Amino acid sequence: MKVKVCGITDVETAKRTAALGADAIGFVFAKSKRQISPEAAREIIAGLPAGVLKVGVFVNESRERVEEIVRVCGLDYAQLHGDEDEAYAQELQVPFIKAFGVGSTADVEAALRYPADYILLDSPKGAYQGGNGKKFDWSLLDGLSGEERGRIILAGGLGAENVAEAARWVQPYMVDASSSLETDGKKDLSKIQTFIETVKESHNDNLHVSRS
Ligand SMILES: O=C(O)c1ccccc1N[C@@H]1O[C@H](COP(=O)(O)O)[C@@H](O)[C@H]1O
Repeated sequence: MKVKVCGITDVETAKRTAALGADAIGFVFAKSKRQISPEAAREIIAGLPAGVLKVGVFVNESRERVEEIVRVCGLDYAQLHGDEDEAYAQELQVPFIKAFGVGSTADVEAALRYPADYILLDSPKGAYQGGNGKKFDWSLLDGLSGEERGRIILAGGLGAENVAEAARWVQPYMVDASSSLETDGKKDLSKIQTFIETVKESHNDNLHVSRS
């Protein structure tokens, strides 16, 4: 299972997070306490290994601006975390992940129908559009096929204390965390390390279970 660490704002934390085994690193271009400028993100991304996916988080941004920032920064995916509709998605010229707040099975069905490379399932909007540190009811995902799970990036209130259970329950393509990996509003490398190790260990445990 892959792991994404979101809301990185400095070179050192980005490089250490990549070295710790993160498969994807997220940069928030939307209005947020974790917001970063395209110029700063570009500098960080230039120093990251090619194998790490670089993801830009946007909320209701114009298509032209998303495409420009993806190109200028060298991002692999745009993460659309607002109310972007299917018409918006169909015109977008870059690979993208679409985020959905999940409060019902109808939300899950709508997410699965959406024409995105991956769908990111998060808790319903709280005080902020994303990065609220709240989990949603994973039982709403019971009954999905393996193929559907393979398109899911699970987010929302994930941390070292619950990610192994989340991985077992949902079996998504990737898990994503931001708030739980911070101390006093800043990314905390020891929390990032524990989170990544827990994801990788839980994946190995699940493989053993499914083979026995
Ligand atoms: O992290 C933010 O500040 C943010 C702002 C606007 C949209 C999305 C944002 N982050 C994404 O929110 C989810 C859940 O994060 P958390 O672990 O519950 O804090 C995650 O996908 C972040 O990429």
